[in-house]
Amino acid sequence: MSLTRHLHRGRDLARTAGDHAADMFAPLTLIGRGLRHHLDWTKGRWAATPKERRGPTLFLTAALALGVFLLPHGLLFALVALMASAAWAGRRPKAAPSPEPDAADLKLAALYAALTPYLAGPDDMSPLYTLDGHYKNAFGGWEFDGDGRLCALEIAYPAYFTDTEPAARARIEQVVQGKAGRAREYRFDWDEESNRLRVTALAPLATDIAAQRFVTAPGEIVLGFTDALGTSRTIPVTQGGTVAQQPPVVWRVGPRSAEPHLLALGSSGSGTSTLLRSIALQALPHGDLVVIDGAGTGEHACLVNRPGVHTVETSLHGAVAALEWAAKETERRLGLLNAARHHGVAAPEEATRPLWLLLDHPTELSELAQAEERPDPQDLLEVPLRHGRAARVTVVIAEDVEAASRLRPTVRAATRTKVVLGPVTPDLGRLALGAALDITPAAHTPAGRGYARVGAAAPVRLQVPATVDPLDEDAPAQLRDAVIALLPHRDTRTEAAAPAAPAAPPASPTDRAEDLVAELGVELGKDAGAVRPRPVW
Ligand SMILES: Nc1ncnc2c1ncn2[C@@H]1O[C@H](COP(=O)(O)OP(=O)(O)OP(=O)(O)O)[C@@H](O)[C@H]1O
Repeated sequence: MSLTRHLHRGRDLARTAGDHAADMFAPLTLIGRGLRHHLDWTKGRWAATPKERRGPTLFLTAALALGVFLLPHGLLFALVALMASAAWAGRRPKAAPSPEPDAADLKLAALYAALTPYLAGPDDMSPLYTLDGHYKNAFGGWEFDGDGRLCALEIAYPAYFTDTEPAARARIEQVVQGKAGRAREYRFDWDEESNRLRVTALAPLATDIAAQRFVTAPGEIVLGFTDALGTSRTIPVTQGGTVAQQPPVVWRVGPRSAEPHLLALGSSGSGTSTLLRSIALQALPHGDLVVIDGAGTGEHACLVNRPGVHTVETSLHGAVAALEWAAKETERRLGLLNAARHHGVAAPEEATRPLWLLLDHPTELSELAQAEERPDPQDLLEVPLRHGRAARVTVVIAEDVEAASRLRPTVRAATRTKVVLGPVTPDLGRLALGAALDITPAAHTPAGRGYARVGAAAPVRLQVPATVDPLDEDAPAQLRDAVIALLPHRDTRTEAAAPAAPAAPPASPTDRAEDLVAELGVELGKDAGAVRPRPVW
């Protein structure tokens, strides 16, 4: 057996013997501690007793001790009582429960530790971030909400940190979001001059605003709603049965708009078709619509044969014919407007009535056109995109992010109002909006949630109003009803509500949807592809 093993064994034996001895002598230790306590108490009493009373006290104690001594087994009983009281007094007081660690303290310490590898410099003489450092060295101020979640934080960082590089910033933003909770969105305000980063957790946007008539000026389209930081304006909206003031994201169209066309990108199911429908419903009271549904899912079938809707096309043949007409119509309008200007008279109404070209998934048709060697619908958009502003023709395109690369450069360049819906990464944000987002999106986003950028303005958060397909049986009845109420007439429900009509029992939402279906002559459900358009040419 080696010396080391002997030593180990000896140490173990000594430890075991020590433990046993401690167990064995524990009662004696307890009583000893109690006796010491009694002795201290007696000394204290003796010191506190006035001198003139010490003699009688001593005499009384001695008489008591003699009495006990004379009692049969008195000494034994006295000894047992002394031991028992010493054992009681010698108990150790229960250790006070250690205070609960402060949750805010723990969270900030964890965030500091997570940031340290990214913000510590090996050659820094007075580092803000070190492995054994304290978060108070680097964090200037913080705020937690009632649920103990971080809602504001100011972070100092060393001057050598590359805060101008998007990738370096993104790393820090990811770390902060990871530690503060991915369920919320955060705004990151980088103050490059003072090397400080201010982080603010953003409250979720309202998702219960349904389609309705918004209080806007002509030519203004409400893309959705944002937070108070996104705009200084609010409009009244009906929300959850009451009227509330909400900050809208407004897009201005028309001859004075610098951003007359819009491109909305989104992952599948993120709500781009819903945005298109919402724009259609707002545009219809003042203008005419041409709708191209490239995916052919019939999501815009509710617009078929509506007054003001020239056509809803789902086929390549129909889309090409509609867009050829739209290009010619743009040129015709330009001719009329030029002639009116030349003669110094007001332009005729047929040249100034807004015309909207709404295209959902046009790249699907582009692929088809390529395969069939037919004109690409995107090429036919060139004239409306270039001259639409003067001719009052507005182009709105909704496309899947996956197909964004298949959009023509003209389309991308001319659509200066940008929307991106669904989960947004920093790269996608830059691609879709043409600018870096200073917000990190939440891990899960509700349908219709994203960001909008009108022209060169900073991107803002966006929640599109719930404008469901009224033919979608899975959609909540009241949301379908809200859309049906906004569709221009030839709606049986509207006729029934007219004063001359006989009193009819109130229709259930399903009846209303069925009325709508009967009127349109299409099948209920998302796959109502057999849309019969009403072409204008
Ligand atoms: N703002 C919104 N509020 C409530 N529900 C919404 C909203 N936007 C979309 N939805 C719902 O989400 C689902 C998908 O929406 P939509 O069809 O508009 O997505 P999409 O982006 O067009 O998807 P796809 O590209 O697959 O057609 C639908 O059921 C729709 O009713």
